Amino acid sequence: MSKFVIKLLSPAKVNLGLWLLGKRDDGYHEIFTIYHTVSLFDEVFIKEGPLKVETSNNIPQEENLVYKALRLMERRLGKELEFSVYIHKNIPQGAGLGGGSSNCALVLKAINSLLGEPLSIEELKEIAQSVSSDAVFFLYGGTAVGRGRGEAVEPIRHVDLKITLIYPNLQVSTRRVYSMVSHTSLTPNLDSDKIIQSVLEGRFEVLENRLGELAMELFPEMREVYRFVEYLGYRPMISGSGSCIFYIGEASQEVKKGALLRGWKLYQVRSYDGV
Ligand SMILES: C[C@](O)(CO)[C@H](O)COP(=O)(O)OP(=O)(O)OC[C@H]1O[C@@H](n2ccc(N)nc2=O)[C@H](O)[C@@H]1O
Ligand SMILES: Nc1ncnc2c1ncn2[C@@H]1O[C@H](COP(=O)(O)OP(=O)(O)OP(=O)(O)O)[C@@H](O)[C@H]1O
Repeated sequence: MSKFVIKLLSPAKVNLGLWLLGKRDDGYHEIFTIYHTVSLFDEVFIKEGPLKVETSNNIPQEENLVYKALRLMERRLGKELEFSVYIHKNIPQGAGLGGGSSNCALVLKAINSLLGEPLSIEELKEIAQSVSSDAVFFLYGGTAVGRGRGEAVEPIRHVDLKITLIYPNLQVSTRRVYSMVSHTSLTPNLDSDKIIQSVLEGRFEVLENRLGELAMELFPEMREVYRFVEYLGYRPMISGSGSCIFYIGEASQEVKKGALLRGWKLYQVRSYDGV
């Protein structure tokens, strides 16, 4: 194999709504969400070499979801992988934007194709879902319904949106926010078809994120962002377990100035259809 370096873009996601349907026996929560990739990317470089995964923000290799996935891939293939991966991180961590899960799915797909696709999509999904609940969605990208603990993914027609993300520099632990879920946060009889229909018709007022609301109880600065966006006339939404707040629309000068003044990071992104 000749020396090569390939560069890939690893997109972030937002959740267009997230509902908690119940607590599962395995300790996870049954959720309904609409995943949506956006044009904020980590840059992933893959080259021939000893198996290693390094990132621009020095995530310990053993903790890196990409490394965990590649070790599982080695086990499944019954051979060592000879690829070195470097990830330049642009997606903020602990933001509810799925950066690690995105990296994991992208590298799994890329290395599988470099090896001539020895693993089927089903096998890739099995590896992805054992690494994180969000990773399966990123094997598809675009717009998709997520059920189960998020690993049961069903792509739907892609919607094309302009989205403004505001990150208040808070790293939120997904596990910690989920640990706050009580029966009052559950929506057991959700009309998911109605929600999907509304989103496909561009009607977003039905969207809510019960998990994000719990995160806002933990982190008052998330509520400050939420209220700031609301005050300026937009409809704030929380992505995943937070801390990122987003809204559908572009950032006015007021939003840009306000975010800058408060030290929040603002990203103007568009929908990304995953190809
Ligand atoms: C919040 C979301 O990001 C929305 O897309 C996902 O639901 C969470 O996906 P994720 O970050 O990939 O989560 P994982 O890494 O699989 O799980 C982290 C922790 O979150 C909790 N967790 C996660 C997913 C889920 N449906 N129920 C849970 O209770 C579990 O305690 C788990 O140990
Ligand atoms: N490749 C990676 N990129 C970013 N974080 C990673 C990666 N691998 C492991 N992690 C660990 O996972 C933690 C959360 O990762 P990430 O930022 O992807 O989740 P998130 O932004 O909270 O997304 P979500 O809540 O939607 O899953 C990080 O704090 C980091 O310790």
